[in-house]
Amino acid sequence: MKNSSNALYSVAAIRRIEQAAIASLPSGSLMQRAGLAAAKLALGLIPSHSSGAKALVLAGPGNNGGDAFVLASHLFQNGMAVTVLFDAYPEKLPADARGAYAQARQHAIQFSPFSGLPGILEKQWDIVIDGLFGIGLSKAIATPYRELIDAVNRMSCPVLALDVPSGLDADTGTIAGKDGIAIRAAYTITFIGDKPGLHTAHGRDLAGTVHVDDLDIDARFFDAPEIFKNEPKLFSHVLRRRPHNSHKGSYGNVAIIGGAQGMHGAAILSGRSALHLGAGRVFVGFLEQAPAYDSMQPELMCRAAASMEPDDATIVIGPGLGTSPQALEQLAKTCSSSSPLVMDADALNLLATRSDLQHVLAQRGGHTILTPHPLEAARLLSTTAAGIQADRLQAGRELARRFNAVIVLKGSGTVIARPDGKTAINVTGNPALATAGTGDVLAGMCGALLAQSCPAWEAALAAVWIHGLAADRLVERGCGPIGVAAGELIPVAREVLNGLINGMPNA
Ligand SMILES: NC(=O)C1=CN([C@@H]2O[C@H](COP(=O)(O)OP(=O)(O)OC[C@H]3O[C@@H](n4cnc5c(N)ncnc54)[C@H](OP(=O)(O)O)[C@@H]3O)[C@@H](O)[C@H]2O)[C@@H](O)CC1
Ligand SMILES: Nc1ncnc2c1ncn2[C@@H]1O[C@H](COP(=O)(O)OP(=O)(O)O)[C@@H](O)[C@H]1O
Ligand SMILES: [K+]
Repeated sequence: MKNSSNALYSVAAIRRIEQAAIASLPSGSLMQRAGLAAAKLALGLIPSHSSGAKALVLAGPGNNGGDAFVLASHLFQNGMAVTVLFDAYPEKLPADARGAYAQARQHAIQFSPFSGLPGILEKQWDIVIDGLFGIGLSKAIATPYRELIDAVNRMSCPVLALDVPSGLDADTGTIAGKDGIAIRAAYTITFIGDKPGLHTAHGRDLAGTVHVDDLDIDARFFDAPEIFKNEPKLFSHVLRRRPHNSHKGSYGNVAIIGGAQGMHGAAILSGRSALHLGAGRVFVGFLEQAPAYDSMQPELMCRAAASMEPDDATIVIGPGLGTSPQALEQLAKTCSSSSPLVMDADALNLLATRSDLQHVLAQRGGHTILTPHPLEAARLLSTTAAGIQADRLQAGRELARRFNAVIVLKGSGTVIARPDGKTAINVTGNPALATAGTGDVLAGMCGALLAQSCPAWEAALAAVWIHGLAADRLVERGCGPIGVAAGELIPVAREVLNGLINGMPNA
């Protein structure tokens, strides 16, 4: 890849790159390259292709269909038995796709309209190629494509999607239109550049393993990207090996503020997480009935929240905070402090009800990270969780601008956004994290990294990446995805962070 390998491009950006590149190339070149790259990948996915493996190729009415025709010719030439399901008028295909169709027609490839589907479904296929719709998808997929996709999603053989699983919005990761449907692929080969919708919302479930092929387009045609896949190269420059000549004061204080009656555990989880991610000292301030100490983690200093002076600590406010008047008082005190700040859970719910505090927050100095899940984000933006999920990137960016803070919009494909529009999508993590308390652990991790002098953007990127990888490691070890308890993430996250730092070249 000539372009930055973790860059993500909107459909509009891909169209600009495509148009600029097409103007400098013989017609049809990009489609030929796309079809060839996809065919090579498909052949590699089927070890038995030389002995007459069977491919079912779905071709749509646009250029995504064109890619499919090119691929079908290559698969045929490599000895595969190829059937193309195509149910549009060839003469209405765009020019390049029409050329690719004519090329495929010259081979002994079987073409079938959708009426042939029942017989086709009875056969065993080694691979299905989805070339129905790519970035030209303009509305919800309806009959007859809907029934075709529904049938393919029930098949057991692997599906390779060309560019984007048909029906998936490449910008947002949503299924296009009301009552739409989308292909569930095991693999996606995406062209020119990677796309955000493949990695967030429904994207991770529908795209499978994503391969990117830049179609050999010259680097000068690529815009400077604004959206990135979260990877250590975005944050590792702020991680430091510990010098011998250091002490606990070198690694900062974290003050967790939360733990209302019945919700002490949330604050404790955040505190333990901050401790194990390297904070020098961790205080846990409880709104009500502070315990004398945490018997499983006596290193935590438990206090009444009202007695804490947050000015010399990084503050994590929200885990188990509740929405009482005392909670609001703590929130107001925190918003007007200049300490590095992480705001989570009920702190965000309270913030949503108070425009005066929102204003103070947006004006405050220091580093601020807000970690809403979609419902908390919806309250902050006066919309619904579904409204947030309809465009997670846009919601993250809007929150970042409005609150002048780094936003961690949680969920599958967590979106990390900052006020200048730079945005990242996280691809570590898995549904093992869908359990109570994992957000508290993440907030504590953000706090620990801020306390160790990471700027807010890098602290958020690192915390989200490490948190997700800890969940992935637990799954690899057979401890999940079912039944992971949030606290189990903490020692594994510590291992991931130490692994990153120990793997860094000596400065
Ligand atoms: N241009 C190039 O050089 C390159 C392009 N490349 C490839 O082309 C893809 C983009 O091609 P594209 O722009 O033709 O759009 P595509 O995704 O095929 O769909 C458009 C067609 O579908 C139709 N349609 C849409 N939604 C529908 C629905 N819900 N239900 C039913 N119909 C629907 C739509 O109809 P319309 O909306 O116009 O009525 C139109 O006929 C891109 O993803 C990549 O794979 C690569 O080869 C690289 C070089
Ligand atoms: N299916 C999933 N895939 C990846 N990450 C997930 C998934 N479900 C939840 N998470 C992550 O788990 C955490 C849950 O946070 P949150 O909803 O605040 O939980 P809690 O308030 O119980 O601590 C977030 O970091 C979120 O991104
Ligand atoms: K497709």
